[in-house]
Amino acid sequence: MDTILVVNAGSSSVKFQIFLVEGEGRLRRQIKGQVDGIGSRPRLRARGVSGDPLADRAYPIEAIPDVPAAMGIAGAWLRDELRIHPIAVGHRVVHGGPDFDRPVLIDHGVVARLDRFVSLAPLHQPHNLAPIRSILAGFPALPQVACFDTAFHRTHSAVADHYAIPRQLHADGVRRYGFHGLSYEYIARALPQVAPDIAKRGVIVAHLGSGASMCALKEGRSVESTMGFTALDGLPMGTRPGQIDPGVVLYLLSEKGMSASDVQKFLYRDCGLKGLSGISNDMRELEASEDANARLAIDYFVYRIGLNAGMLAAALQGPDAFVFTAGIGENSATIRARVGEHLGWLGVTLDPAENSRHASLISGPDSLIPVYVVPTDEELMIAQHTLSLLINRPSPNPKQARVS
Ligand SMILES: Nc1ncnc2c1ncn2[C@@H]1O[C@H](COP(=O)(O)OP(=O)(O)O)[C@@H](O)[C@H]1O
Ligand SMILES: CC(=O)OP(=O)(O)O
Ligand SMILES: [Mg+2]
Repeated sequence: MDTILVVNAGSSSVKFQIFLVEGEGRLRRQIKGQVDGIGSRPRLRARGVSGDPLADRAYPIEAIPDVPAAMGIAGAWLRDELRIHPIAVGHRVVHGGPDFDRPVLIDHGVVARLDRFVSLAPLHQPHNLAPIRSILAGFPALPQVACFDTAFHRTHSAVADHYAIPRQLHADGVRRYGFHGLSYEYIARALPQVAPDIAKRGVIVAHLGSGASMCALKEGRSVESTMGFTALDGLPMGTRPGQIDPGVVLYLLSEKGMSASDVQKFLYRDCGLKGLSGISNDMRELEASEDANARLAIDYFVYRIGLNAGMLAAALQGPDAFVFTAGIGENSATIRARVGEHLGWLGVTLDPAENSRHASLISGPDSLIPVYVVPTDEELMIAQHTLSLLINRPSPNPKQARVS
């Protein structure tokens, strides 16, 4: 039985899935699992496709102090108890820089190149690379594929890709990359089935999760994104501020006595919904709270989605559809309803009943453009990319095989 392991490693969790490779390159999801609470209350949980529980185990904090340890526990469970020996591993890697415009087979050289982007994605990149390195060390012959959040946006025009700074910095890699590309790529591929009429037209997609961004799609390709050089820009997020005047950063450095690393930690971990509410980075907690600052954080979130929709609407010269996705976009009817009000100027109306039941089409019959909820599937994208690289990779050099 051929299987592919997909790994999406975050700062405090490692999510993994197992896909069965069926005939003609078809994939069937078998297992979804995660190790979370790394460094606090580690726990391995996994379920089969029908939701049947396969594992739920708590570990002492010292047993899983970091991401490689979590990967080790998950790997041992898959290998030793389920007897799963994947034929390849696909990874989500948040930053691919200017050169990686598609998924790539990993070797030590690729890891060294991706290591250069750690400071551009400090919340993600080190954790993405950690399991890659531990698998390279433990299973050097096992093919691994890196799939990038940035790659889908490499189709942007020069004006969308630049900042107004001296062009040498663009050549040095200071560009508006955009992120959540695996999610947008999945949505672009799903739209012909969900909404064939608009799939090739101008679509604004709002990926609203812990990290949040929006993307303008035209003919299924990304033409603009709210995120830029790093995943700090654009919409406010769980713990990141989104768009902020760079003057604030200068002020923190010069007037508040903060160091560059203090500011980095502040911008990635202490701002956004958490910083503004002073309560939580979790939208569910904010929605349940009566606190005025929780309301302010939610008001700011939906207001900024509305403003950014205006920007992307201009990039598309008028959108033909709007799509919600990711944790908040898929699950919060309240946030969708409030964003819908901010899109009133585009002629958007929502059908309250369809919105409450998280239907696929949630716009009202009189809405000028349709509004959809499309659950994203970054892991399926990764599994598909991994399989196609595996199928198309050059056969190993027989001379090298003999030497090694
Ligand atoms: N039913 C819900 N109502 C409101 N927010 C929700 C709901 N379910 C999940 N969320 C929010 O979704 C966010 C996480 O989204 P997700 O896409 O899973 O993020 P990530 O993959 O980046 O960790 C959290 O803010 C969480 O509170
Ligand atoms: C790029 C990014 O913000 O990712 P996430 O939403 O997983 O934090
Ligand atoms: Mg995510």
